[in-house]
Amino acid sequence: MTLSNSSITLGTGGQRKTVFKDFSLNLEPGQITVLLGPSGVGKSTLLRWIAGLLPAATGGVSVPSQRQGFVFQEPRLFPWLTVRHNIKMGLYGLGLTRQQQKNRVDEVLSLVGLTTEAARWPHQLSGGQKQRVSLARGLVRRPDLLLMDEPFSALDPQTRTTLQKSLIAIQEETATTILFVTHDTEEAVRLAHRIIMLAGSPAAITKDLEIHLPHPRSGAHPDFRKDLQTIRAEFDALAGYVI
Ligand SMILES: Nc1ncnc2c1ncn2[C@@H]1O[C@H](COP(=O)(O)OP(=O)(O)OP(=O)(O)O)[C@@H](O)[C@H]1O
Repeated sequence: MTLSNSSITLGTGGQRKTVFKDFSLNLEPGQITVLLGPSGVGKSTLLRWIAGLLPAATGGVSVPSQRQGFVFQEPRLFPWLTVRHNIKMGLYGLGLTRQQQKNRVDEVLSLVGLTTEAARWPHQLSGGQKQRVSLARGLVRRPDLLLMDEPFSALDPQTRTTLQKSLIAIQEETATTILFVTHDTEEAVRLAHRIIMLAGSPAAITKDLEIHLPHPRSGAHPDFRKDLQTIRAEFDALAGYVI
């Protein structure tokens, strides 16, 4: 899946900033690709551009049409809808019958481990459960591409680790193509089949690394520590790269 743009410029007047120029990214289907880069390099902008969420004035060449899902840092659930109905919102516009919709929602409820919470309201859920609902809403469309923008960064470390494990299991079962943004090098090495590092202004790919460790990955394994060290060294070298 090739994504490329001519130029993406944000802001107006003296505040204008060209975040990407002649940028191209080729994603391997069925893999988790992690985007790592210093704060402000343009990771969220890239995801929003791919999802068609940027105003037309920012430029960019349109992305080939795909069915996409988006998982944000915050769960963004509708408080007046149950878990089941929040997830069902992800099916909007697909033209499925009621029975097909029910089957799809049941399927993803099971994938994210929330079958028994289907009738609950968002305020009755923990932070991790809310983010599982958000993940289910992204998955229910059976997206060609699932975009995830630091989806676990607001969670406590234990919940975060649990959700990382769930995501790996779900990705292995569904073979979903995922583009995942994180600041966390350990999270990147835990999840990624491939890590892409961005730096500069306009942003460019400075490193493109495959991680060959089998899933599930143990943080205690020497090969994991070795890959993490490499990624950390690369990432530290980028610190302060973006002004
Ligand atoms: N409306 C705007 N006008 C001008 N510049 C903007 C505007 N919005 C964002 N920017 C700039 O665009 C760049 C990219 O922002 P973006 O949020 O995509 O970065 P990021 O890599 O996701 O950062 P972080 O990791 O901190 O979330 C930043 O340098 C930011 O200052």
